[in-house]
Amino acid sequence: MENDMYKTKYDWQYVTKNDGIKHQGLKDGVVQWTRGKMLGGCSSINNMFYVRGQDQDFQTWYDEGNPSWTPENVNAYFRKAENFQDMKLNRKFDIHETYGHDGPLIINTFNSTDAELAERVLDSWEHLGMKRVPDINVAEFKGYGLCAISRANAANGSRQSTYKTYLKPALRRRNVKVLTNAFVTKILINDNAQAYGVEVDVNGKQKIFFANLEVIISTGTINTPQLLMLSGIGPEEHLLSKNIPCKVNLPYVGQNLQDHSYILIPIYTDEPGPEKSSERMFDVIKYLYNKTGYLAHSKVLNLGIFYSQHKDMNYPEFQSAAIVFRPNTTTAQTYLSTIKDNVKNSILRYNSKKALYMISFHVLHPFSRGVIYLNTSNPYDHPIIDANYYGDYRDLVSSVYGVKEISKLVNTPIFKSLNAFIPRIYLPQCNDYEFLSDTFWECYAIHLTQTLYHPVGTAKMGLDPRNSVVNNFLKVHGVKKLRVIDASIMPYETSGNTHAPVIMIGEMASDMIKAEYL
Ligand SMILES: Cc1cc2nc3c(=O)[nH]c(=O)nc-3n(C[C@H](O)[C@H](O)[C@H](O)COP(=O)(O)OP(=O)(O)OC[C@H]3O[C@@H](n4cnc5c(N)ncnc54)[C@H](O)[C@@H]3O)c2cc1C
Repeated sequence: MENDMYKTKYDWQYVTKNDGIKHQGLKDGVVQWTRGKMLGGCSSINNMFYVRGQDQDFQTWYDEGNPSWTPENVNAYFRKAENFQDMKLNRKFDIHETYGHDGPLIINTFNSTDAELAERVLDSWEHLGMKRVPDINVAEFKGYGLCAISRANAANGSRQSTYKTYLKPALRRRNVKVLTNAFVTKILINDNAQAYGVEVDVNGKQKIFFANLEVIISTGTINTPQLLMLSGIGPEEHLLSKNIPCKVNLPYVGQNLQDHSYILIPIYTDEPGPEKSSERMFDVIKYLYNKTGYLAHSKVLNLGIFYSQHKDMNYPEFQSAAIVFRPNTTTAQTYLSTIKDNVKNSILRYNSKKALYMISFHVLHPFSRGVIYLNTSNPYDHPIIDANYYGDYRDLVSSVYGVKEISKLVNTPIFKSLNAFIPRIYLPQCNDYEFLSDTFWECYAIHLTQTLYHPVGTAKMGLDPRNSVVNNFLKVHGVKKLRVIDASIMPYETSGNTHAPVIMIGEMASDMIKAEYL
């Protein structure tokens, strides 16, 4: 189960900078930015939701001066990656036609043991005016909101990471060699601003690897700008302040950081009842026998809700999901372990007797921009992550709107019949505000916002080296033979989880490389 790997050796264990003002309901005033430290990266630790995003998202990428990234091209590369295996949905013509069927990435629907609870939430959302659709990747977004059972990177109860789907099958090729326990400390750049290799710490031994054609880095939204800056590519003044000779002055390296925020709204209900340990044991046996039961799916309910404030929008502004904790579980304690103890205990105080629905809320297209910069020139020191949630006040205003919409769930017939209520939370910074008022929610968002783990944008793709880092072909501006292929190149966040778009980026980039060299 993915959460059990957080804060272990499989996690880079990044945290955001504590500014002493925001996130003060969280331990140390920081947001934990879990990132996968293993083959497959975050795809080996994530929640496996498969969401492509909307055509409009990629239209904005294209509009930034990136001619290859039209919605049509992008969709072709999604299809190239996909192997859609939900037999029931494949009978529907539009769904079958939208998804690809020959790619390496298996997409299916979780065989969830909590299906009844997911149905309950979806029915209630429908009651609030969301349209229920069979598949969020196929439905056209028009109007207030859509909700659906979600698709997953999972096949027969097992995770489909990029290691499993792309790397492992390629290992038998003679031109592929994988080194584990290898940490790249520098990209080597010569005096002609050409990348010619990388410096790597392999099990404590410093080694150099030379590139025949070019160097490609795929180290993710945090490590990619860090590595570029350590190698002398980045904002000149900042590099010099860290005693790093500037090889190429690229002011936008580390800038443009965006993330999907994560606000939890607790709702207590009389049902479901406590979990029986015999059922839990039986679930383990079920997993071993036929890959079903709770071990076969993510802890989060397999549903997605996408909605907007404005009825005429053709893409969603907000996303929501849900997780349910039965009475008296210990898993809720673990799930909320990033929250300060007094705040967490106030959220959990009825959980000994009642079920706790944690409804999550996310702003999909934030206006706020953060930045990643070096702490020191030591590659082993974590860079500083200034996430700057709500740096732009519009994100706070829209969060209050979205959270209030979600809270209406307690008044829907199903939740009412279960005596649903939002518990008063002990959050010292917000106790002076009227409970559930706009100012209360504003304060709540400021102090309890965490991450949906979707940071992007720190090596932005675009035309102009003054406000981007890589070009349409993902080549670093001003450096020869150096490409970036990961989530950091996204100019803007997409309307949903980011794993699918990252795979699409990899597919398009591989064709660009083949077109150049073959
Ligand atoms: C907890 C969590 C839950 C998520 N849930 C979902 C979800 O349900 N659905 C979804 O679509 N998305 C989800 N995401 C987001 C999604 O997984 C990521 O957006 C995506 O995997 C990012 O891919 P990437 O290649 O950019 O970076 P990464 O996956 O971070 O890959 C970077 C790789 O580079 C390695 N690396 C970094 N620096 C160095 C170095 N210096 N030397 C050597 N190697 C290095 C890292 O160890 C890692 O293996 C989640 C992410 C997390 C962390």
